[in-house]
Amino acid sequence: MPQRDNFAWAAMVSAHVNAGDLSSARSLFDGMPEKITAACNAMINGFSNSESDFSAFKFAAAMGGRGRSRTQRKHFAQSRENNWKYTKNGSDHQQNATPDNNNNIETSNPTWKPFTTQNLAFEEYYKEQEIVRPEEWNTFMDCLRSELPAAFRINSSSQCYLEIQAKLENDFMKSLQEEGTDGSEVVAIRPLPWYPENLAWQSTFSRKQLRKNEILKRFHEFLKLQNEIGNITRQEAVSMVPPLFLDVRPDDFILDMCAAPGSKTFQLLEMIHHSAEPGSLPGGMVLANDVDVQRCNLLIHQTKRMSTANLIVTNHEAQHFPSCHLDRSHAKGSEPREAKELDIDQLLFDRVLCDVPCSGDGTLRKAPDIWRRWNAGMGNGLHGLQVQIAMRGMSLLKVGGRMVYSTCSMNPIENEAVVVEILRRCGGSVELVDVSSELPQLVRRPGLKKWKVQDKGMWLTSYNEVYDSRRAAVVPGMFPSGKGYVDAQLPYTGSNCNSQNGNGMVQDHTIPTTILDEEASTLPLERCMRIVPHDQNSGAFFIAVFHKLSPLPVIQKKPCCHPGKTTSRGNFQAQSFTEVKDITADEVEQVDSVGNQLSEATMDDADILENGEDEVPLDTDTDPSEIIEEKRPEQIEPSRDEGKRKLQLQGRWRGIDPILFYREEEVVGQIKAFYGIKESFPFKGHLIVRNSDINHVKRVYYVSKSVKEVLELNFLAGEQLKIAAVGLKMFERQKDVSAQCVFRITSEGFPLLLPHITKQIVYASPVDFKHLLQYKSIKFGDFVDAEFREKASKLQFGCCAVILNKDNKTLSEPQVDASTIAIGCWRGRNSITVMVIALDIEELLERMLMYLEEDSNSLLLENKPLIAAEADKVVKSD
Ligand SMILES: C[S@@+](CC[C@H](N)C(=O)[O-])C[C@H]1O[C@@H](n2cnc3c(N)ncnc32)[C@H](O)[C@@H]1O
Repeated sequence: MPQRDNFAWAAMVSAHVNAGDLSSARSLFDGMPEKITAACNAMINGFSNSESDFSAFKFAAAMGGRGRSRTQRKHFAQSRENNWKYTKNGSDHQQNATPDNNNNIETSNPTWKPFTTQNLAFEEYYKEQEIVRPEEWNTFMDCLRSELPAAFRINSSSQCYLEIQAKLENDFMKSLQEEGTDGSEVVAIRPLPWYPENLAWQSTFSRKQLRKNEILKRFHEFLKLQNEIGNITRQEAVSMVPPLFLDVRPDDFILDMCAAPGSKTFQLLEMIHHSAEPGSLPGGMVLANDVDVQRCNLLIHQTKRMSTANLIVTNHEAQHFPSCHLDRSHAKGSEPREAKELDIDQLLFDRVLCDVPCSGDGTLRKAPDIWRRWNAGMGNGLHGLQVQIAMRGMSLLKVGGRMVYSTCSMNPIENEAVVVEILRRCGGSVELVDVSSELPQLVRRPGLKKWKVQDKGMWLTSYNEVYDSRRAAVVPGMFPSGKGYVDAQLPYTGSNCNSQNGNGMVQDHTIPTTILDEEASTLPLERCMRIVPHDQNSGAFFIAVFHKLSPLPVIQKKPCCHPGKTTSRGNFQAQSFTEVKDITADEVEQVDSVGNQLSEATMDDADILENGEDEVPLDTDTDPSEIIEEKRPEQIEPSRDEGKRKLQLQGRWRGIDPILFYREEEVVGQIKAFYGIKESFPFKGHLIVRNSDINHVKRVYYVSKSVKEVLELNFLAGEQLKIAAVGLKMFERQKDVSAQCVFRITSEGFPLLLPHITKQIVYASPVDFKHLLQYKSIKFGDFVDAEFREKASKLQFGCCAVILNKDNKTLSEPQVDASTIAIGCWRGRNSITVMVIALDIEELLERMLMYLEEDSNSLLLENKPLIAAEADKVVKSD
């Protein structure tokens, strides 16, 4: 073979690529120096941008490099700019751009180039995988190239969700039809038929159209306001699917392993809170975890809108999520009282959501930059990590519990292959659930039984075909049988061997067989769900539902070879499953060491994306800069107003605020007495602070019984969890020295606490209530209603609740029920001042007007109390 330099290779590959002949381009890989194959591959995959890629490639090839530097890759992975979107940095030419018939964006700016919606490697890959039937290929591709309609969900635990639903049905459905679509037959907005109780909606307009179109302005403003308040969440329709298959009950302990930016966490919280009575909390909790600190901050910001005491946010690698286990056997009766009183001794979950990082090609409609970046190496590079995360999730799931595995990728290597590997590793202790009768209106397709692996441009149908040199990157688990060369030779025995799991599902993972040249899985992968865009005008998603039947099998180490390690030939050594015991984190690590290697090996080939970044609210109206700060990696959410201070320690975790139960009898007693908190309200022992200097506590957080239990377990287990956020901010210290109690109730705290307080409450007539909202601060003498004036002036200095006395009834006793509308105020020397942010005032005024127009049988009676109070800006005594 002639010796060629890097440039010569590049030129040849480029010539084929430019001619659109990818297979000839690929044929050149044979004999090409290893160090430039990745760059050539990148050129093939980035064909549609070949001009610019080629020059980059030439440079890289000349340098012996790999096309893009690590820094560039990181930059790409992080920015994930959605290019349909208007960018906020002022340099965006798309502001004036409009999609043409093909949804390509035209612009008045001649220098701006629309993003390509072509990638031949993508097309070749998915045609070969037979992701859709040949006759639907064009429809599939056309749909992928069109913009995604906007979708949103009503927060079913919000006080006014029925009102919002009514407004959508009775107002916007009709008005948008007339205004937005010129009265044509197209339905402008409609509830998603598969989402329960008409809580999720989709519009025919994309998010960009909603932003740009004047006629749609009122609707857009409505969405923005409700989104900010937390009454709705804008979320891609298909991304709402995985939590629905978790079958969540209010008492469930739920782990959301890869949770940021938190759309599904929010949904899970809605589910557990849905039927909670006003002032009460569900028995369950959500533990939302993400490895990325900045994304954890987004998650915290997102879930703040929920005001929940049932959430813990942690920051761990999901595949190494801590065990949080109390070893009672060592205590021998001498364990502390707290440990004896604890109901749980291991942190296990009833439900696990495993929405793993993925290549994200199911979000192409929303993030068209993926067209340019997509390559087959992305999926291959993530397979190992996805298996590890799912296996850890499975070991943290209670027997009898349900786990949902999901990705927003269409790639079988990230989907069916991961499912097969989970089933294989778990033996008969886990089954794939047949959910065909759940959400019948959701159009989905069964999982694939057959697929291939593409590596370095070569199609492989079985592990037999993998070159030795590629066996660190391409593992047996990527193929439908999940078997490697070694599996076929090892006569395994063990309790789970050749077992039937009672579900008609033959667990044949350990039977020695010859690997067929073309493999097909014998597992019931048709139970997996693949949602494709053109079936219901959505994004794409993959979902698999697992049920844990028994503890996971323990991995038996083979005397001669290490389980989960590559042999000298690079072959994967499979494990046998014998004893019945749950796998520990360490064991998972062992099993997955190959996975680790392969991630590293192939990640170099691709710009790995974190799926779901589309869900980062980059184009919401919240300024992300408000919430994201560049911090040391281990530092999360330090209190910003404390200036320079010592590095905080949370147990073993550096740079994270500690978590302490607040048991200062005197202060807690004072708060309780000031607000007349009823004995029936679980108060003592539920308060925590995040400052080790107990004398300078600024904020006091409230945690539910479920969260309290987990925190106690975590303390006793040596603070295994790295907790970024926990608890509902219930009290905040005020600087007003004249106040009888220095702790005011926060806006988040009011809805929970109001039904349980007996003091510092006054009822205002509709007119005085409206004046308060309009003028923010009113002197006692200026109140219209004399009785209100008198009662308000008799309140103690400090925080109080003003409740709307809708019917102007005489009320001797405070009455709080589902229809209560209240605001947090400050009783100063001469006046009452509202502690509500402008946004909440706007919404409240709107609601009040609507409310007062309606008769007393209005929808509101079915709702929960509305409390809008905000004292982020300290209201000083007037
Ligand atoms: C698909 S996104 C999750 C979307 C999220 N479930 C939602 O609905 O908003 C994947 C997330 O996984 C996180 N991630 C990546 N690797 C991880 C790991 N090893 N452990 C935990 N989280 C990880 C990323 O930071 C990213 O936020």
